[in-house]
Amino acid sequence: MRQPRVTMEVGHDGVAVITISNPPVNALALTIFDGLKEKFSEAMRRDDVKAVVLTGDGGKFSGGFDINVFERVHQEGDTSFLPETSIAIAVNVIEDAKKPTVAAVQGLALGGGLELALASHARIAAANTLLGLPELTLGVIPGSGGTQRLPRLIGLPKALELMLYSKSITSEEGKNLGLVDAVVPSEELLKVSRQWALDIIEKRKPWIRSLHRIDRLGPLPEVVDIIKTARQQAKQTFKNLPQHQACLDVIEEGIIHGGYHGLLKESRVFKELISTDTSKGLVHAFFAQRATSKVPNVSDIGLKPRKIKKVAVIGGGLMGSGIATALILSNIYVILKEINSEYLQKGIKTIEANVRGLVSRKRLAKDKAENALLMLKGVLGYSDFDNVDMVIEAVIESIPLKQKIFADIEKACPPHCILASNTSTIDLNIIGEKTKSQDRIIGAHFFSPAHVMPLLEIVRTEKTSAQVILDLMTVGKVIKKVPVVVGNCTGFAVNRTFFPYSQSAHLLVHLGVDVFRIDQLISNFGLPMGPFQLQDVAGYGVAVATTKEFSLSFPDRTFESPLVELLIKNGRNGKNNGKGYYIYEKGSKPKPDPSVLPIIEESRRIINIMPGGKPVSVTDEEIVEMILFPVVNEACRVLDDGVVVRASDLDTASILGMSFPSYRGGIIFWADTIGADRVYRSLRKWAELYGNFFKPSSFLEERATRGIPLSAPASTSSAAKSRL
Ligand SMILES: C[C@H](O)CC(=O)SCCNC(=O)CCNC(=O)[C@H](O)C(C)(C)COP(=O)(O)OP(=O)(O)OC[C@H]1O[C@@H](n2cnc3c(N)ncnc32)[C@H](O)[C@@H]1OP(=O)(O)O
Repeated sequence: MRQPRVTMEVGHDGVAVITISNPPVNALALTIFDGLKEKFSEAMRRDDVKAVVLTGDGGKFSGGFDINVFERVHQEGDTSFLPETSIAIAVNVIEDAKKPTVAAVQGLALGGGLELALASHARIAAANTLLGLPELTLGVIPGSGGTQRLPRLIGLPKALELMLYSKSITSEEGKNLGLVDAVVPSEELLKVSRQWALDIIEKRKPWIRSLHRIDRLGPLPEVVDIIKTARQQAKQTFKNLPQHQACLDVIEEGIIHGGYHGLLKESRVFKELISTDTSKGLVHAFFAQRATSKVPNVSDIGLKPRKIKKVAVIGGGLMGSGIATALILSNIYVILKEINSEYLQKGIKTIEANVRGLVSRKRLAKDKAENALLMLKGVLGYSDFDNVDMVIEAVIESIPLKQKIFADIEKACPPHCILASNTSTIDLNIIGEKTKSQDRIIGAHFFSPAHVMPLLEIVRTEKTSAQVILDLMTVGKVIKKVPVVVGNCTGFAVNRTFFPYSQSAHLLVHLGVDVFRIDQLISNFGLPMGPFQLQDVAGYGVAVATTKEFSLSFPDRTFESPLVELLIKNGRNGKNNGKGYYIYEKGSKPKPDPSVLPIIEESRRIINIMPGGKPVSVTDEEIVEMILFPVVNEACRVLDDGVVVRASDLDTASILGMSFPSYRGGIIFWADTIGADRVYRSLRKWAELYGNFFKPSSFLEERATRGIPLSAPASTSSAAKSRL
């Protein structure tokens, strides 16, 4: 592998082109900063250099500071080796240098990459370049002057939107905002940038130091007001996260006391934030997500993904129409099959509503929406299946029905066609039992709503071929999902890991704990809603069906609560009919419904598990742990059974499939921050008090007693099995 390096070439025109090179995204590794210092210093010394153009190799400017360095800080607990990029590089080396620098930007300029460009005296960008400061998604703030220069270039409101929400913009938008001086075709980028640099020297273009600008900032009282409002909004939107308030503090410091003071504070706060648990969790989540692409014996054996141009989706219900929406939005031709024209029209209408909903929420351009809808064809039979590359079956969870469909599509589709099922529970071997195509049968488990939720669980059986897995992973990426390859078992990785989540909540309620207290505590922990509101939203049918499935597969650790059936009996259907644990009214937030309490009392009387007939007394912390430690316990079994390639895949799956807070790094990462031993001892204590539901798994017991993190590879566990 090539080492990160910075090169310099001086042309006859007196322009030195300094190039950052560190494939694949020219991340700013520590040696890149040394290289920049060295080359800029040479450029300043040499008499034949009049000006500098700073650029990146391989069609990309830079993806920002090297995030591996963050990981090193987290492992070593030391920030002393971090370079002083804000003053020493951005100000001293670039902005205050005696010769001008023009940033020639293309592909992407993110984080520290964009900050180097902001410190330059002008920015020329190739068309469609991605520009942004996404540092807050890593738990830090821009640390090379971005907090000070971005508001000075594009004004405070837009700068806050880009930084606080980590939004990227294109170079064209950047030009309109004043961030970019010119947008040019990529083949002209260097030529125009060189000329621009010479024009600065010749005073034909202004020599602008952005840190000294104040013309876009606006009057002070107005600025203070904007920051105050942003602070209140951030408090609500980014609960539990320190970096948003810190970012606003740093921006405010620079506006009130001047850009240089702002930089000093920025640098101090950056170093404080990089060591927080939030940054540790988010950086782990970043690398964990990227690791999911590396699947042993699939992605590393030289296979090339085949082109998937046409996909048939069977079933136009909620899942099928969501899947079809995701496919057509990424220019994949879809045949939607239903059993009669009424259902077919309903499915097509749902897809149209999905696509048009994105337009009305300004997430999709109107012409793109109309083009996407042209990629859809509805059918009632199999005659169009003779040239599809993949089928995704998304009908109701019925074994005979799925078996019949798979036998039919085996005949109707060409031999290369991938036969996928969106089942969330049924064994794929059973689904494919009546075919001879086991090698091309695979699970494509989407999460609802399928055109929105980012996770795609790819379920392989022992017989699924590596090529088919790779093809589905590639389609997953094309439709902007994060594919995670998992083994075949009840509930696969996500639903199996999280089945104790709702059950422990029900168990606690039957021990006397208030439902709304539980929901509030879980949402304070960082999940978007508590387990009872989730049940209302997902629909009680799902709750009843999944409990049945899990109690059959794992009878030793299922808590069967009569509560949901009692709710249904009392005319409550959750969000579906506006009445569940909460009341749902159009236009207002769900409100806890006190009239549900007598139904809960009735359920408690039936189950009768309160010790001595009295509600248990538990702390807030204990409630959260009694709900989430059983999830960790099941996650341990999932690891032990080899359902996932690596522990961090379960972190990604929990974040993207269950909305587990990314800043806690995912379910296993979070458990390891608490310590396997503590999780084990708590579960053992609750198992003694409240029964087998809490009994620690042998994997957890072994890791806890041997002091091994849950995330350590399977080979460290004596009982490791493998399904993958
Ligand atoms: C001081 C400063 O203010 C602090 C900072 O700059 S913090 C860093 C800010 N930058 C970022 O947050 C950008 C992070 N990166 C990304 O969003 C995306 O990787 C990207 C948009 C650059 C490219 O996306 P995409 O093309 O889908 O490729 P993706 O798979 O994500 O990345 C390709 C490889 O580059 C690596 N990579 C990307 N950005 C990196 C970075 N900033 N540092 C180190 N490695 C990085 C990825 O880990 C991946 O490595 P792998 O192939 O070994 O798994």
